[in-house]
Amino acid sequence: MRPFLIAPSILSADFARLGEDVDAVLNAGADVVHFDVMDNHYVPNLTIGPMVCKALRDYGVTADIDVHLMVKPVDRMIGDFARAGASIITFHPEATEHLDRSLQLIKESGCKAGLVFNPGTPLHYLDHVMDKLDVILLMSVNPGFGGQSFIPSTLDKLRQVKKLIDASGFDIRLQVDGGVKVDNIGEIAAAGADMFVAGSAIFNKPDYKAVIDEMRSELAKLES
Ligand SMILES: O=C(CO)[C@H](O)[C@H](O)COP(=O)(O)O
Repeated sequence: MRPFLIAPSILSADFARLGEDVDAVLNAGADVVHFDVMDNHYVPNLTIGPMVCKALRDYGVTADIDVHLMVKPVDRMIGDFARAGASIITFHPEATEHLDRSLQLIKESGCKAGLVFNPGTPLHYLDHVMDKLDVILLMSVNPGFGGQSFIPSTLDKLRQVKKLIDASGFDIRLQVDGGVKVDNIGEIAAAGADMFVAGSAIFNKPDYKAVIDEMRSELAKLES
């Protein structure tokens, strides 16, 4: 079993003091910074771009930055984010005209690549590209906003994708995003996820370490 990774979504961080808040959550034990990019076109919200990613690197953040592109079109953002210090870039397959080309662009930029599936997006987009994936992200809410409730049918979809990953033999992380909390992270992991994006569950609490520790103890129950 690969180590579980906790990736706080900075969508719920304090943007007025982002560098400090990202440092705080990493010092509290988070593994990866999840960076939500929304364009008010593919999703009905507008957030942050490559300049903010670069600002975090310049501030001194060395942890992996996992850029989740909720934008359409996709390709012209890839190089910008790679140069800004992204470690992983994921995008939604229906937001690009040329799925394989977008994945290749990410790989050529030196970043890890992933595909993101909304709750209603079919899994057939995985056909023919599994060998190019480092991450598959299943959205457990409809994208655009933090603080929504986990959609239970994601558990079945996670089990399906986990089987596909195992059958493929490729080293692909299975990430989940939306409504992940201390009280459901165990069943989400049992369904196959190994990388957990959580925004409001962490940043809306005063003690980030306490929440991350509680998440890790729920996950440890599966490891024992
Ligand atoms: O991509 C996202 C929304 O599109 C967010 O990462 C996600 O919703 C996390 O927020 P929360 O943990 O509060 O549900």
